Amino acid sequence: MPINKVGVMGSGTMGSGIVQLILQNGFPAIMYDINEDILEKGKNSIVKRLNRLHEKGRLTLKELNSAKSNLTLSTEMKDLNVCDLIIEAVPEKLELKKNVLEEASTICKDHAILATNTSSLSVTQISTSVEKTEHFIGMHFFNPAPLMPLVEVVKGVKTTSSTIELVMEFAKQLHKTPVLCEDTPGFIVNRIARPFYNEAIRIMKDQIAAPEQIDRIMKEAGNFKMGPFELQDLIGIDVNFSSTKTVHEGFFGESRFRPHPYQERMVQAGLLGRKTKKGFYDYE
Ligand SMILES: NC(=O)c1ccc[n+]([C@@H]2O[C@H](COP(=O)([O-])OP(=O)(O)OC[C@H]3O[C@@H](n4cnc5c(N)ncnc54)[C@H](O)[C@@H]3O)[C@@H](O)[C@H]2O)c1
Repeated sequence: MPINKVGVMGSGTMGSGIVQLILQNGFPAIMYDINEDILEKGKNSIVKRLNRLHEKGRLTLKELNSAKSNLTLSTEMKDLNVCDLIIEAVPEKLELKKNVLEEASTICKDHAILATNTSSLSVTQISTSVEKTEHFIGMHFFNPAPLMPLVEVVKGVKTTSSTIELVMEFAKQLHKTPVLCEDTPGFIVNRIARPFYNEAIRIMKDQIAAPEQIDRIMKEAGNFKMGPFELQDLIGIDVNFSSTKTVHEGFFGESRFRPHPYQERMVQAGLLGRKTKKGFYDYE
């Protein structure tokens, strides 16, 4: 059965971005979170961004109004029982994800697909909490979800081909480029990104070059949009360190994914990047 109505659990950075994407492509969405204030905040950011798209001429007034009226907010999980697809975008904590998905799997339609937006946890491990593991999949959107074209569609060990086909097709209807991945640590992008960040820190600590130099070389000579230090400051040193640890553990401690101890020191010192105004760079 094709996907029409979508539920999104979590209305933070990713949840609200994914909901916006669904709405602006003409599908109805139910956004679920733990309380109304949080949901209202998520809704306001969505409406603001949709209005901006209309001002820029990228959504007609009719499309704008229809997108707004297609949004339903809920703090009751049972309201997601009308959805064909439920995407989980709660914080990156295994037990939390398993708990919300376990509950969702008890209320959802028989044919419903459950998806996780996890960045680095095992899709197969998360899926053990749901009743129908064959209908479970990873849909890894990138931030900001409405703008970034890539979606990694992650096949758990028991995910069926019909589930994969439906999700790949739906991602295309959202005008994304879905890429099918095996359920390996970091999938594709986050795995490639580990040595990008790790080696940059090692080069800095080996006193070969300073962050400013490395970022400049990668941008000017390598044509990267941002250098590894600017990017880590943007992502958050703590968030990036946690992803590195998860990928390193996922590969049973393979040394090529080992974090640098300095990352941990930065976290301990509260040097978390842009959000604390200090990371590899200072921000005012
Ligand atoms: N932020 C990114 O750049 C990014 C990119 C790709 C994937 N991800 C992944 O997306 C997921 C969400 O990340 P985020 O950055 O949007 O987090 P966030 O902290 O911005 O949002 C999480 C939301 O989940 C809600 N929540 C917490 N417990 C809940 C529960 N029991 N039921 C329902 N909602 C609950 C919170 O209230 C919050 O609104 C994580 O798994 C993260 O790894 C994040």
